[in-house]
Amino acid sequence: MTVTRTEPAGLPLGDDFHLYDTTLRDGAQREGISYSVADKLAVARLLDELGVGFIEGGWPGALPKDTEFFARAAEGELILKHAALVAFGSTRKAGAKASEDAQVRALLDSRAPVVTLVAKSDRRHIERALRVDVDEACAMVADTVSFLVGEGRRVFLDAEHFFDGYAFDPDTSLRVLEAGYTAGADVVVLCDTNGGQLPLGIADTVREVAARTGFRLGIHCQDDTSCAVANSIAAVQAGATHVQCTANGYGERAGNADLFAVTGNLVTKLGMDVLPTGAEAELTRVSHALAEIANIAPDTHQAYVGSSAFAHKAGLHASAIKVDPLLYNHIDPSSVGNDMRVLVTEMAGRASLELKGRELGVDLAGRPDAVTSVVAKVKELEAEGWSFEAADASLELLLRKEVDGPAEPPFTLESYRVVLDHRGDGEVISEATVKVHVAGERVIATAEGNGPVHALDAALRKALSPSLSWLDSVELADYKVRILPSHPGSDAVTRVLLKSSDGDQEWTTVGVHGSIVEASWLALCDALAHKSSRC
Ligand SMILES: CC(=O)SCCNC(=O)CCNC(=O)[C@H](O)C(C)(C)COP(=O)(O)OP(=O)(O)OC[C@H]1O[C@@H](n2cnc3c(N)ncnc32)[C@H](O)[C@@H]1OP(=O)(O)O
Ligand SMILES: CC(=O)C(=O)O
Repeated sequence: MTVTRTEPAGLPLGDDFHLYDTTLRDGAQREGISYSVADKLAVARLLDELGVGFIEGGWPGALPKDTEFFARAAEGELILKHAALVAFGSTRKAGAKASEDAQVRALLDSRAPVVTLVAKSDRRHIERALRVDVDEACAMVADTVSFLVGEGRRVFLDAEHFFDGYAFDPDTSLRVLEAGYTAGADVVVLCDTNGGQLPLGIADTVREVAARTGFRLGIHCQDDTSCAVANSIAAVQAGATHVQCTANGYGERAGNADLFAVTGNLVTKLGMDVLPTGAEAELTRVSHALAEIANIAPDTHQAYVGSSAFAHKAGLHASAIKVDPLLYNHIDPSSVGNDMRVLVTEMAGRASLELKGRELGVDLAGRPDAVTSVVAKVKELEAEGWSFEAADASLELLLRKEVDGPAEPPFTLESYRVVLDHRGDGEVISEATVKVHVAGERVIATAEGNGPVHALDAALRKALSPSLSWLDSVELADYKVRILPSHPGSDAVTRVLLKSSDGDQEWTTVGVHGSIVEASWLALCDALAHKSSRC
């Protein structure tokens, strides 16, 4: 296909590769996300700090919040150092003039230097959803692109449903691309809108379209086959030079290609400088900050940036990692701002313990017997329902006891008693009494609480506070309970994970018992023993 093309006005074309983020538009289409304008400004600042080339801010004219976002950005609330701001919208309506179409005018009014237009490129959509013929669909694209280019905007064309459309009727899909490109679109972006493609098919189509058209191609992949990242990378390897992604893969339905995985792959596997030098070390921080703004817990298993992305549980892994961490990591985790962690569980071997000891600052060098003994103890306890992988503080106490011998506990327990009082009016009150020995004295204290564990914690604090000056700073940050199914011949047990905080640090301890109160007590005692060992 040979075409004569109107060159885009105003802005240079000299950029070789576009890393394009659509978190604020397609990402916001994810169920459960609702950004405020302030959130959107914060997201754009973080993406710019990271160094992405283009930030699609939303659809001005369609969503009042997006209109306000662009207005506030243009009025100086968003100063971008790296990125160009992009307004997204659709082509003019059928039978209308682009210059008079309210949606198109809203794109201009947004004052964004770049506009991405979405256009249907599947004949079935053109005829059945737009209800126009292919000539009019192409005219809608060409008119809108040339109008915006004439107004000094750089234009990208998102060819919606391109891959499905190209498989159904390639000529129509190519005509839509041609209409946009000849009118001056800088890039035509092939969209897998329904997300049903697989990598080899994507690569074949991108290569074929590039060969048939010679146009600059982009890629936009939805994740309905769980292949959005692979599809995006395959498209880049096949010749696409513009890749659209969203932070953490947020997006409509199953989501979009994850910006952090795509960038991680482009930088570390394909050696492409798609971010400013060294910025890839910010990937983990920015991913987590963006999850915070979206109010979605980070996916701990997310490639490159998840907290488990470089966490090793298997003993065999740890034994090789001890020789060289790269033997079991596909990259150096610090290159993307992440950390390696070794988990000590029933799957641990001696090497896992040694590495964990280093992480926790417990010197196990020359203590092979201690290591063997703790490995055996961990396996035995985990078989009973304990779990140390999330309870580093309890594991550290176990390790230190083996290495240094039993530590002086902050207090000793004589007894505790908890009663639950269900009163006639339906109110339920818990009351706990503890008898402890602390600082050479026997202390008895009683307290009420809204549950047995709360009452026990309150009574213990009452008893210990006068003697342990640090106690008031320790707070319960999180409390997780899991009832573990019973095995043949044994009763069900309860596992409690307790996260404590002193304002500076957080630490997690574990307790396991048939009684939830006793399991909580064990976790609480470890939490206080850990804090005491630091004072
Ligand atoms: C693949 C993607 O994710 S693209 C992004 C999709 N994002 C969104 O839809 C979020 C924002 N959307 C909105 O706020 C609204 O849908 C609006 C303001 C755009 C349109 O609202 P309404 O005018 O009420 O129309 P409605 O949403 O019911 O239907 C969309 C209309 O746009 C038309 N349309 C769809 N795609 C295009 C296109 N590429 N070019 C021109 N018109 C289009 C449809 O044919 C339909 O026209 P009709 O009203 O004549 O039937
Ligand atoms: C443009 C877009 O979001 C899509 O085709 O999926």
